[in-house]
Amino acid sequence: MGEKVDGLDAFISIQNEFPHDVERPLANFHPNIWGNQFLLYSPNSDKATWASKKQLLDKLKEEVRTLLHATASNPSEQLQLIDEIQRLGIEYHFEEEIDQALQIMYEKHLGWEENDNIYAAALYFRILRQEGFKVSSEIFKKFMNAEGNFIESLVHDVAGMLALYEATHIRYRGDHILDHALDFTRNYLESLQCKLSSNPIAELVNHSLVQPNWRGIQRLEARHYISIYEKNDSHNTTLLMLAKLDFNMLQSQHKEELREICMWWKELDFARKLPFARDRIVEAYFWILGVYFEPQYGLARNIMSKVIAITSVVDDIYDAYGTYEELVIFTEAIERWNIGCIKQLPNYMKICYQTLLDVFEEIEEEMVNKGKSYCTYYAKEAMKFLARAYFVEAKWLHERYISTVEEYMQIGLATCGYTTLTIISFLGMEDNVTKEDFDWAFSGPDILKAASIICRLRDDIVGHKFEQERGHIASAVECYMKQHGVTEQKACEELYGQIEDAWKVLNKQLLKPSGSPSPAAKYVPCKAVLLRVVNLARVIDVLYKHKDEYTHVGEAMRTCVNSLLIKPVPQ
Ligand SMILES: CC(C)=CCC/C(C)=C/COP(=O)(O)OP(=O)(O)O
Repeated sequence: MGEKVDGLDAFISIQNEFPHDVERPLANFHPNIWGNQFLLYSPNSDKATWASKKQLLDKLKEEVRTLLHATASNPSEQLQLIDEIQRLGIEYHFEEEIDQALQIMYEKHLGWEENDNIYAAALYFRILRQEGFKVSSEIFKKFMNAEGNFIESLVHDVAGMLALYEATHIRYRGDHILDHALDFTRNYLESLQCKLSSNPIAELVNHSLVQPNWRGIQRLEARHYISIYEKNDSHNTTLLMLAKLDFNMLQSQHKEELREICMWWKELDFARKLPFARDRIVEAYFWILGVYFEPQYGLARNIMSKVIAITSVVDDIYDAYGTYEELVIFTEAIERWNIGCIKQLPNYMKICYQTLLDVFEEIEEEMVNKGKSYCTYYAKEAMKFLARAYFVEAKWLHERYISTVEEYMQIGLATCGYTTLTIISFLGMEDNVTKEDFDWAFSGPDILKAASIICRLRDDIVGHKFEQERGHIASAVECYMKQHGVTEQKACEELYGQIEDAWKVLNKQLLKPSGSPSPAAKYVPCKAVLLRVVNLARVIDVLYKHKDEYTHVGEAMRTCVNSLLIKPVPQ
């Protein structure tokens, strides 16, 4: 009860401190839809049950490892197995074995040439290219006729068409064969949709047309594939058992982590103290699960969820509550990063500022314990970088300034938050992240620019109408319409084209460097670092597909959270 009054008092005093007639761009975000359910989670297996599950898991892993070795003499069979392992979400247990197998296939061109079929070629291309091997789209030329069109008879192989469609999503700029293949396969698969009976391939086609695997959140993709795979009569029982057991064990870990984060959030009591802000802790954790799901990233998820949650409030202060004059001092306080600055802030900003500093202090303690105290400097700089950009937007709104698309994108790529989140995502990682990785992220590398373009443009396309209703700067959509004198539909089409282009750039950046590096060569981070950027882009592809599911939580987000954080996979 006492707490409640404190919260209300805080809010009432804000009202007193600032006159009611101050115009604030309130957004009326809906409240948290989850209630206390995640706080109430209690693990349903004791230590002994957990240990026996772990024992079974290890045994199944060994069996799959044996299978991987046993298929080495038949590369197309091995590739098929690798595909299943990846799609079932258990690849992270066999990284070394898979890397080795793919290296051999790549060097010896094994795995598709011996089979003159589109399925084998597409599978080879997709799996090797997504791992960064240099595979040319020219390999598909043998499936094209003299006019440069794909041979019509390919359509008789639905699995092959689907494999080719999936492969096209890893295209680079200039991969015209794949641009063509995408149109060819998509048109055909769309025309098939209503004709296919409800068998596993039909479900795969329907799912893939909405959510191509490469752009999906990997946990969601695994969960979906497990349900399809078990309906396939020729499934491998060991693989299926391992996938289900592993998924559910990981899910228990995620639920425990989420419970802890929800407790932290509840204690902050922002829903009452800062009611103008989005109350989205479950959605924040879900976002982060898209960035890393593996067991070793528990600390990273904890740090990132807290940072996203507080960033979301900071964003709402800039976008949906703060007056321009208040934002001037708030930005200054973040720039100085000193608790002494709190005195100048209005009460509602004090609450947010104090928490921001507390979260980073906690992060600092963790980093000191791990002997990586230098990381905190980068994390704070990343937050300052974001606040500065938020402030530029606030200034533009204050001055009623409508920027050009180019000016807007310069700021918009910072305010989408992906540079900041990428940098902070390195903090709790167990991998060998170094100072070079932080400097690399701050230098604006192409892959991060591409992920930020995807984030900013998708956010603007699905969210600009809502934002314009309540007073917001012109988004990319409005800027483009004004600058080019086109309709909203035309502007969105153009921006969707830019998103596709950004995916091509992002894909290319995953190419492994070849040969020995020259002294002038650009720094290339390890796969674990690059994957964080790819995964951030994937989260946007899923959560901002038709609307902004973070801000306006709807059926899509409910289904996602249900699949990953509520319902276990039926055994
Ligand atoms: C990626 C990050 C930082 C996530 C934290 C939550 C957040 C700010 C989401 C975007 O909100 P929005 O759609 O209101 O963003 P904007 O104000 O930039 O349009």
